[in-house]
Amino acid sequence: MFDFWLCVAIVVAAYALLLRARKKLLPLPPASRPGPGSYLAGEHEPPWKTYQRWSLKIGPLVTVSKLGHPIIVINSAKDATELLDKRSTFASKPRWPMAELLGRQNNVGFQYYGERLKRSRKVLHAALNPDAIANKWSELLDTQSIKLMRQLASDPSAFYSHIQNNIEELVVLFAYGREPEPEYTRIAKAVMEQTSIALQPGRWAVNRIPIFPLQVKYLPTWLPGAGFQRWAKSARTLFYQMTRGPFLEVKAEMELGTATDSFVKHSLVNLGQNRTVDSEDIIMCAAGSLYSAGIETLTSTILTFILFMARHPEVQDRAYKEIMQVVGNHHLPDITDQRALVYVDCVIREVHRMNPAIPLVTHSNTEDADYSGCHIPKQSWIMGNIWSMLHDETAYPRAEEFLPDRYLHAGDGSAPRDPRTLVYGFGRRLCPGLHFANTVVYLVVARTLALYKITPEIVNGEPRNSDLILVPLYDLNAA
Ligand code: HEM
Repeated sequence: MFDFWLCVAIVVAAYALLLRARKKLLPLPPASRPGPGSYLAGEHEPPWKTYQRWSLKIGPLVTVSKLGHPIIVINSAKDATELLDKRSTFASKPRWPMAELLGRQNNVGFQYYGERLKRSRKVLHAALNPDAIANKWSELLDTQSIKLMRQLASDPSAFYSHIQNNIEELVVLFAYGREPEPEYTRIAKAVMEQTSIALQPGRWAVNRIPIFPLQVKYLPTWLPGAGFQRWAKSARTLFYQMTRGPFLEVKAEMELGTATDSFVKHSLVNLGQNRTVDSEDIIMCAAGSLYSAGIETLTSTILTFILFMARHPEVQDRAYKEIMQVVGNHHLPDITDQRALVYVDCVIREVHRMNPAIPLVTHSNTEDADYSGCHIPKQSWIMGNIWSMLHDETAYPRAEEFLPDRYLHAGDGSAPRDPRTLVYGFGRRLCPGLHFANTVVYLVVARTLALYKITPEIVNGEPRNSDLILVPLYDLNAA
């Protein structure tokens, strides 16, 4: 009798396994450069463009690698909404063991979905929600953008480094209430560089072999072959120096009563009586995440704006005229003018669309899923191709062209989707800094348009598109 039930159990289990194995996976790309199980994007164009090309042939969801955990790229906004916005099981991040060795899973952007992530995001939301931006940080954002206008006036040809430094200063001021010292900047930049080295595909065996890290990451660093561990150990030390140092300084200043307003101060005050080592650690790591999350994204968005204004003088001129009409030239556009500056808003939307600061975002699913008749195994890498969604010809006709006018009919419902509902990511991982970022981008864009003419440099009577200049319309340093 026992043998009979055992046989039944084996047959049922085998059938279930067979069914599972036969479940359809999402389509693979058309043959391009197939490696063993993975399909590499071309070298001559960015991967997001390659993935879009493939998706136009085989459908919006493309599996680009079957090695280890499948890597699936979502190329359409509709599917991103279904999977990444609506399903909480798609809100985790892939495991990247080398990054873990560097301590980076403490960075909010790398955290797996769970209790700690929720607590980190809650702390960030408390300081970055629209009310907090309006009531607590508006003065900081206002002053810092005026400072940028003056910096640009002092040496307009160095606009690139002025923008980068000003945004770095802003994010560090927000995080810790102080300007970054050169040593802090050096460490923070080294940490970012090490993170990108740790994430380089194919560089570290520890990243490639899914079972490897579980044992190997605990090997002593002096063992032969554990060189990556030694490198990781020194990188980890630097990471803690970057996050712990300024956090402890703010705490000490709070005890002395000398701390200026900052994300860390605000969050520690909010803890009130509930201060624990764990809750302080969450604040410390959330503050440490702001540098990598906020600076490059904001800088690249503002630089994209500069580039497109130089290429489209007619758009620049129209936006300038709108500012003169709505605000005039007696004061700078400020946050209260934002609603009335409709065309400036269209320019900002189109800047985000043309060159989203993060063209590809990566999530991971914590459970097996079925979608569109296909099977998505758990712990797949799910990449949202934001660039492709924003270059979808059906949603944005003539998608390759910079056309701010496309948003002008926003009122009658026929305007295309606001790109700002895509560039900040999806669902439970949506960028917590989006209101902060939207305010900064608006202030910098509107004020630059009011004060400067952005043009390509003219060499021998010909515009040189590789060199842009900002020509001040007023003598700002005399003001
Ligand atoms: C134009 C500027 C910015 C853009 C386009 C942008 C975009 C994004 C995107 C696409 C993600 C990933 C979302 C996902 O995985 O679905 C993200 C995450 C994040 N961003 Fe931003 N961001 C910007 C500025 C900022 C700023 C200024 C801050 C902080 C002050 C910030 C803080 C964060 C943090 C902490 C995360 C990680 C969230 C998580 O993984 O749960 N971002 N951002």
